[in-house]
Amino acid sequence: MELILDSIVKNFGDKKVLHGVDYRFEKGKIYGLLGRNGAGKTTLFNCLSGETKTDGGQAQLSEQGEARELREEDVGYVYSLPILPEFLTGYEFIKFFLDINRDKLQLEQDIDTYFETMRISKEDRHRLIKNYSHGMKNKIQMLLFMITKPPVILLDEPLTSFDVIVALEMKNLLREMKKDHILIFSTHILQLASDLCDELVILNNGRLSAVQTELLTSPGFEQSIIELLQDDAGEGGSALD
Ligand SMILES: Nc1ncnc2c1ncn2[C@@H]1O[C@H](COP(=O)(O)OP(=O)(O)OP(=O)(O)O)[C@@H](O)[C@H]1O
Repeated sequence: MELILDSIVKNFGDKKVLHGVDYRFEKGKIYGLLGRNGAGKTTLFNCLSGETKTDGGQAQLSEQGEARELREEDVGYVYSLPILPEFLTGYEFIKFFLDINRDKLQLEQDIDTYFETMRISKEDRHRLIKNYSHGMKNKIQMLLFMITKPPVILLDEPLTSFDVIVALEMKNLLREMKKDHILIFSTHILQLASDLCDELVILNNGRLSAVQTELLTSPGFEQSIIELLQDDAGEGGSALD
């Protein structure tokens, strides 16, 4: 399975953000999306998830040589600030989510099994989401996609709110999930990108380009990425954030 982006354009008034984004993302790989503040990473994710209308180009899913337009339900989007119903417990919310999606699920597991996969303790499952930490809310969002299994999962700066133990659990989970999904996550943390990603993609001057895979493990990795990003004016001018 492949996600094929072809000349995606997005402008906000006079501001050109995406200038014709072309790329092919494959299932089985974790992609790290890097770019300066204001480069357009969230805008690209919003365009793919159907939240924002594009001004040109197309996104397609291709499977066994057959391509079709990417649909909203193909995309799971994990926001950096999760939006969840605060006055339900995690358990109640997941139960509700399972109920409304039951007809679409290929394989339904017991609710507690889902929570166990996410390592959410029995006690926490029955607390109000309102009292969950940021990291726990992210876990609940991830859980939604483990249930519905959309082919494409976009993660906007995930893992930044996780403590080291949970971050490691989530990394392992993403590594497991990549065999069934196209996973793309945006991050500013270069170490996380080099550690977790199979491929790095840079959004620079409104376009995407691949970073050579050899660079990921080279000692000059950080410096090379800085150089690659430096020619994008980003939001705040020429200096790197
Ligand atoms: N709804 C909107 N209306 C007008 N301008 C917008 C809108 N959304 C984003 N922009 C502008 O588009 C540009 C890209 O923003 P975007 O949030 O996609 O960048 P980003 O790469 O995700 O940044 P960061 O790393 O800081 O999160 C910015 O200049 C931003 O101000």
